Amino acid sequence: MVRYWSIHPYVQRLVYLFFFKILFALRSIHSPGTIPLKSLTLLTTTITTLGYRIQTLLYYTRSTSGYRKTIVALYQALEIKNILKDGDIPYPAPDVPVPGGMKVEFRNVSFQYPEKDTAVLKNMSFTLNPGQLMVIVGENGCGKSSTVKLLNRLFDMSEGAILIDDLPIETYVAADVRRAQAVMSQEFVKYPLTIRENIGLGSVDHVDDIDRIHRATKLGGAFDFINELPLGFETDIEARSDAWSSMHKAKEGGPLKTKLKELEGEFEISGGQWQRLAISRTLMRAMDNDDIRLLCFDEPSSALDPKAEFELFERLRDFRGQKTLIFITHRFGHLTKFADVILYMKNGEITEQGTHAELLAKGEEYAHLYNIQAQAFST
Ligand SMILES: Nc1ncnc2c1ncn2[C@@H]1O[C@H](COP(=O)(O)OP(=O)(O)OP(=O)(O)O)[C@@H](O)[C@H]1O
Repeated sequence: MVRYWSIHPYVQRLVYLFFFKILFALRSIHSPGTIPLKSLTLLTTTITTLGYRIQTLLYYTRSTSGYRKTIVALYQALEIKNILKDGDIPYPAPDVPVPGGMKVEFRNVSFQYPEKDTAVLKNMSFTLNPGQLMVIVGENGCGKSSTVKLLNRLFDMSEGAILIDDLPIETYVAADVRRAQAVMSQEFVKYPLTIRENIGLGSVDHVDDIDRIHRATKLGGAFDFINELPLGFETDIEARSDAWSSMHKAKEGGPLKTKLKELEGEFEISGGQWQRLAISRTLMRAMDNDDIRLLCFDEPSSALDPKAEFELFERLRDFRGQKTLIFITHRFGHLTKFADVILYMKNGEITEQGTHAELLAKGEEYAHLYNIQAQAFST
């Protein structure tokens, strides 16, 4: 993609200044009288053109080496050996109820990241029955996402046991366990494609199934704002930069320029709207899919307004009973009130565990934080 004009104007100025300095140095060696004006103009043009060409060449050399590095990294990634324990039992077992949720049990699980020397999860134990809703709460860095990463088989625990449907997680084929989960992590990917494709990729087999995409976005709360965009579901996420690169020289009033203007039409996707797209993508995978037995959402509503959050959780709760649900959130109330199990975590440990009513009755940190949030609304 031709993007040389996107070089920072400051760098351009430096390059031009450098060549003009050479020109003026030449002028000071030869008095104007010895170099005719015509020759001087020609020399100026030649030098600036040369500067431009060198700048372009430098840019291409740099970007080509950048592309090369990316491709090499891609191939190196393919060579990475799997160091996770992989089992040979297919998941789910043929006799489990369909649809049905995954049963999850942590028994004294501790975990430290490979390159770290301290445990981020310590002695965690809990049971989540099929189709139940669990909410994990706790301050930043207490280990909520790490807990889910162990379930997603991104890492192996260091101590203890994680059981899925009563068997150790590592005895199952890891790919099967992952295939049985739909996960929305905090760092979701923004593909430089259309909105339709960004959602459709949640379920590659259905990427062109517009009816399913519409239903996923309705469930994820994205349908209305997408429809209000000039190009709706066909809005290209990175249209502006790509269109500008290829069509900036197009004839004014011609079809290319008209298309460019259309693509350049004002659309901004806010953080909350992106979050709705990511939720919709996850639901695209989970919806109408009995193979998905566990749904994990890591702070799905952090950028949503309270009304959108309330409505989203209301819709997502419908999956209860059909799939096991795990939510990580910093906001209490909308979800925790309905949770079968709440884990309150602190410094990698579960310090409180139970239902909303049970934890309120205990009157410890969960109750304290809930009351702070509730008070903020009531006052
Ligand atoms: N890939 C990683 N490698 C090493 N350490 C990590 C990695 N991911 C997280 N950690 C560390 O593990 C600890 C727990 O992180 P985790 O993301 O699980 O917390 P969290 O409760 O989800 O936090 P937050 O609420 O901010 O999302 C933190 O100290 C974090 O720095």
